[in-house]
Amino acid sequence: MIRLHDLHFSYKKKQVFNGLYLDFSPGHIYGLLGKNGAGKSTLLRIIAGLLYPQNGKITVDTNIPVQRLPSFLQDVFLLPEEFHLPDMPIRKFLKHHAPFYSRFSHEQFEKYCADFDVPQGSTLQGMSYGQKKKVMIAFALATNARYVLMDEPSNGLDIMSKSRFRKVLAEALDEERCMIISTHQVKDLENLIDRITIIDEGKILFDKDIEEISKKLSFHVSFDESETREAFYVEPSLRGNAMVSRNESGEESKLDLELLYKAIMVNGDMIKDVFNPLNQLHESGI
Ligand SMILES: Nc1ncnc2c1ncn2[C@@H]1O[C@H](COP(=O)(O)OP(=O)(O)OP(=O)(O)O)[C@@H](O)[C@H]1O
Repeated sequence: MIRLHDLHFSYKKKQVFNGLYLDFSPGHIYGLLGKNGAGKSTLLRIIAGLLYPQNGKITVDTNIPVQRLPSFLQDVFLLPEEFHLPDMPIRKFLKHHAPFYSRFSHEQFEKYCADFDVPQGSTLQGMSYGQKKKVMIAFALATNARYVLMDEPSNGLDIMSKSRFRKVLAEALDEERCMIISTHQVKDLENLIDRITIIDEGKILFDKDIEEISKKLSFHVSFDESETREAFYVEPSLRGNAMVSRNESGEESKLDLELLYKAIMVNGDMIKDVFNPLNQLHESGI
């Protein structure tokens, strides 16, 4: 488990986290969301041990990231948004980098590359940004690192590759692994993540399981004025008003991540109330 306890972090003049508490558990794919500059990349770099928090505690299982022990490094893989790959054939790249990961699987790497239509004999030099990204996603998963952190992984992927990306990640998840994906492309995470974590102004704004969200909130389109008035967030569309509201009927609707994100940014406190256990007891008359 990744555990952040009262984390404080500032760049020279810029404070990013001021007492952040957050856990990431194995067996889940987390969607890490937040506005530009909220600190998503910074958080991933802190977890990977590349940035040092000024205060607070962070543990990844029994490891402390800043120590960057070999046992830690082979279990945490960070795929940054921007990366540089050396000009060499994939085969040579694997020869140099795979040995750092004791559970690296060449079979899995080949399979993921095939899923992404990346020819095995290719050289990195002649590849487009999107093709390089696919090689890095394949590499990240083939390391079998327990914690895979990805910063905007779907940027640069074409439409077909984005759906393969979701498929490949879902297949690669098991109860031992934890994946954290930071992105603005929330549509790319649909049907993939099972928990959504939103950071804002150095704190956790929202952190809930998709299953719980689907039970408590309703996502639907309607022209009904009274429904619109009750909704937490409304967006006009040709088919009616797309809205997020309290799930009164108990029937689960298809979660719209983009709408949910906007609703939380606009009306976060009211939405948080829906998840407050005290309110639920009150509503059920207890
Ligand atoms: N090397 C740095 N030196 C100083 N300030 C930095 C540095 N890197 C980031 N920051 C600042 O820290 C804050 C958090 O940046 P970060 O890149 O973590 O945000 P982000 O949520 O990933 O943003 P985006 O969605 O735009 O990628 C921002 O205000 C940014 O300006």
